[in-house]
Amino acid sequence: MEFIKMHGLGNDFVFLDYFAVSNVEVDYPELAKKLCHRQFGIGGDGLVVVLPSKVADARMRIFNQDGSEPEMCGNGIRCFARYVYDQGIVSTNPMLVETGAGILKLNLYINEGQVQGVQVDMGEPILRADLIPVLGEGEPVVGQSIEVLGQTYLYTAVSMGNPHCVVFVEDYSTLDFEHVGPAIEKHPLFPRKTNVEFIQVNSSRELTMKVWERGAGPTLACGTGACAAAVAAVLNNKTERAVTVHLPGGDLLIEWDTDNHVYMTGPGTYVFKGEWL
Ligand SMILES: N[C@@H](CCC[C@H](N)C(=O)O)C(=O)O
Repeated sequence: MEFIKMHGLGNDFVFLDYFAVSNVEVDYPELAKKLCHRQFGIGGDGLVVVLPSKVADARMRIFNQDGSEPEMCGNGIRCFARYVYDQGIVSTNPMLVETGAGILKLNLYINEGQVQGVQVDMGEPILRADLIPVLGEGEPVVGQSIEVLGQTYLYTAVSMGNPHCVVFVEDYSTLDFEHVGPAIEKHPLFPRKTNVEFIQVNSSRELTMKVWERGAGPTLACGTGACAAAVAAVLNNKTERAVTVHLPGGDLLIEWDTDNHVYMTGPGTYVFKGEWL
């Protein structure tokens, strides 16, 4: 079975093209666990499957490295757009991609035939508590308290199709990231678990983010997380509506526009291709 390895700012994925595996029954959750294993597999934060769509130009499914299937993946969908364009599976620009979070519109920035970057219309942020879902107080759930490992943190809950818990921190050196991240991920306030973003505000146009992802743990970047962080920063009156988010793997430009849609711009990068034996 042939595969491609790609990454979006170090958030890395094994890509399987449905057409390469279509004649076989595939248990994607089990396959994701095997392929994404860092020692016994190819290694990846997730498995992305390229599928045909009846309602869009192509369909993306994403599986976390623990086998769970999230609704959306921001870094994955930029890689997806580059892959389907380069393979000639989709030749329209902009293109429409069906995801678990709906149909999204993507613009490819192409120079001399090469996809240099992708802008994704990530749609409207979801702030209704029951839809995120979060059992927190208020609507939107902004600056609420969460008790974790004997400490209280203030969080803002946002869904970008998938759930995010955004926590603003003054200083990473006092944060026990490795313990607090997974404790919030599995906190009873979040019935479908959550991704967790720890955010430092650098200025009204810049954020720094460390992320603990649902089903994958610490990653070098999270596209939906960067969008959720930008929305949370506006809701908490900390930034303008257009920000650069600095992640361990690189930068994303996030704009929460006046049409209430969030736009994410960044790269999708090839690593290698191979055959799974
Ligand atoms: N890294 C992704 C998000 C992947 C899914 C996430 N772990 C979840 O379970 O919701 C991104 O770039 O958005």
